[in-house]
Amino acid sequence: MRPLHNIVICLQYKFLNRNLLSFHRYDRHFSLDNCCTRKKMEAVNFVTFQRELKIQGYRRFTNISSLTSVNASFSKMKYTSFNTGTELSGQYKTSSISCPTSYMRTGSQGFFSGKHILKYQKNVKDTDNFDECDDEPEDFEDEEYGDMVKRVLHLPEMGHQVLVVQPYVKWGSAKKRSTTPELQLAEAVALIGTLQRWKVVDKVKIALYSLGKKSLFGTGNLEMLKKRICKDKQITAVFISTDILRGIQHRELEEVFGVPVYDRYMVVIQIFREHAITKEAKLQIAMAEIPYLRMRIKGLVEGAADHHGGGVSSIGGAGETHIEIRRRLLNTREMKLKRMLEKVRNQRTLLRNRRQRLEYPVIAVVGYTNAGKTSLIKALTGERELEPKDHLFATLDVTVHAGILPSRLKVLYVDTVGFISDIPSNLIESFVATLEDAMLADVVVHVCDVSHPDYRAQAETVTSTLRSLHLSSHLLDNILVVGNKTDLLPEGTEIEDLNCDVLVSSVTNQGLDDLVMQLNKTVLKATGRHALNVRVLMGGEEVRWLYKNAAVTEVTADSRDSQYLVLKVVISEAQLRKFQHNFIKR
Ligand SMILES: Nc1nc2c(ncn2[C@@H]2O[C@H](COP(=O)(O)OP(=O)(O)OP(=O)(O)O)[C@@H](O)[C@H]2O)c(=O)[nH]1
Ligand SMILES: [Mg+2]
Repeated sequence: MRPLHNIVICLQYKFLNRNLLSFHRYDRHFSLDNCCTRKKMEAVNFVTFQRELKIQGYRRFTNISSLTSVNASFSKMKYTSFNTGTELSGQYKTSSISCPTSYMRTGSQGFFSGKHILKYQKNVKDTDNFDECDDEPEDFEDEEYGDMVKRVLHLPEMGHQVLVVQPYVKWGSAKKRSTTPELQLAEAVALIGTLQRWKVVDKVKIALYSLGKKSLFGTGNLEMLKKRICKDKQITAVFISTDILRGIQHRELEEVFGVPVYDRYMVVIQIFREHAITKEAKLQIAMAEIPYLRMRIKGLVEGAADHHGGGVSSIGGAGETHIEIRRRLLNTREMKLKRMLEKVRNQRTLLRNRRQRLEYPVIAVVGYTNAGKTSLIKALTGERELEPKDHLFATLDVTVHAGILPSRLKVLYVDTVGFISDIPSNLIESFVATLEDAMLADVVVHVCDVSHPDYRAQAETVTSTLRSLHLSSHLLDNILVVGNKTDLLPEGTEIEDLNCDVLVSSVTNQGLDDLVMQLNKTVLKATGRHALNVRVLMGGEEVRWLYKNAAVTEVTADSRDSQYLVLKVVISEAQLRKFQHNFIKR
């Protein structure tokens, strides 16, 4: 028998109504005959175990569904299937058997002798059970889940060589009038280019009557695409640049093409996964992925049912177990992520409250991806650490940067995740929380890349996304549209036609002075602040009061009477009234 090294068998089962995991290590070889005698069983929670494995130098660690899945939910299952999984093929021997649960429970080498039960109960008390394991809140990466994602979505480590297909509706009400198929195709190619190790090897746009057909394309186009894929052996996947493919469409296309098929939802999630840095963004993405996986897993079940000419039950024991395990994995993960997100958000609310107490006006900078939001904030604040990139979705984390307006008022600029057209609203919604800061802003700066041939359609996407975020009407009144990248505009461009409040270049700084003046005005208006000159007696109580309760931005001696000072102040409406009450009406 071929020796098997560093293999970990993981069992997931229900005991006393709790989900538990147990792990078995096989350091030398593994055979089904001795799997019970050789076992070294521990009921530990997943995170603890992973940590332990890492400490012990286990590198090739595969778990549950990819190596062995045992579902021994006593109440429901009549038998348990061992499935040592195809992932081990080549390097390891693979096999699969089913054995009755009773064997596991009562056999002489059985899993659950009285001693073991005591041990489990103790463990359940000592460490949290799987559902609630939270002893390492930083870590929500779950190898087992990751394996499942890779398998359901066919994501190989080495990336993909992609055929990009841009479908577009040529006639009727569904036709997009604000952009062209060529520009849409260019964006689709750029999206794939953003993914590490994914490469576009071929691209095509296809006119359709509607996007609702069962196999999306007609027979002619399907045949053409199939031939193209067969001919070009490089192609390992197809990206259909539409927001989301229905289950049936996805299935039909994968079947015809014989390679994995992706839609924009999936590709955008992949990009987000690769680029997210903060925990919140990572959690957000992990959450956004779950409904998508559910849909695809459901598609697999329906597909299998179609093939077997019957319902789900006809798939057979092992298949059914797999799907159930996947569903449970998703549910468990979803609950865990929700809890973690809530924690992170509570922290953020605290921060936000603190910021509000400090009363800094907040300017949210939003816009289409790659429009230059980060560059503009960098130009306005001089912050060196900000890193603009020529990438779609370079920024995936909402960050806050302090700046000063001409009235010397300190403001906070919020850098946000870029918007993009044709992604399903639930994907956007999962980022709404990230945009909460934007929604609570005093002023919104909408950055457009006016040098982009598709900038009007991009601006429309941003405006409609903002609308869907239910911004307050107050905030909607305080949106400043900034046309960026004017240095790239072709000569002779009609500036008036660009429909922007201010035109700037974040690279040459052209127009920035104008922008900060306008921002100053808008911020003062939006926050009900006044910029005033106040004449006060030198060393008087008014001076002290103003320094304490308003922003004093400039002090000059009164040229007519040197006993007096002229203070330039920015003051809120409420404080102004207090000032008048305290000092003027007296
Ligand atoms: N020529 C020129 N390039 C610019 C200007 N502003 C930004 N860029 C470039 O455009 C690219 C995108 O800039 P970012 O600031 O990262 O854009 P963003 O809107 O933050 O993008 P995401 O975070 O990906 O949504 C970078 O390569 C910038 O150098 C500009 O005014 N002129
Ligand atoms: Mg950015």
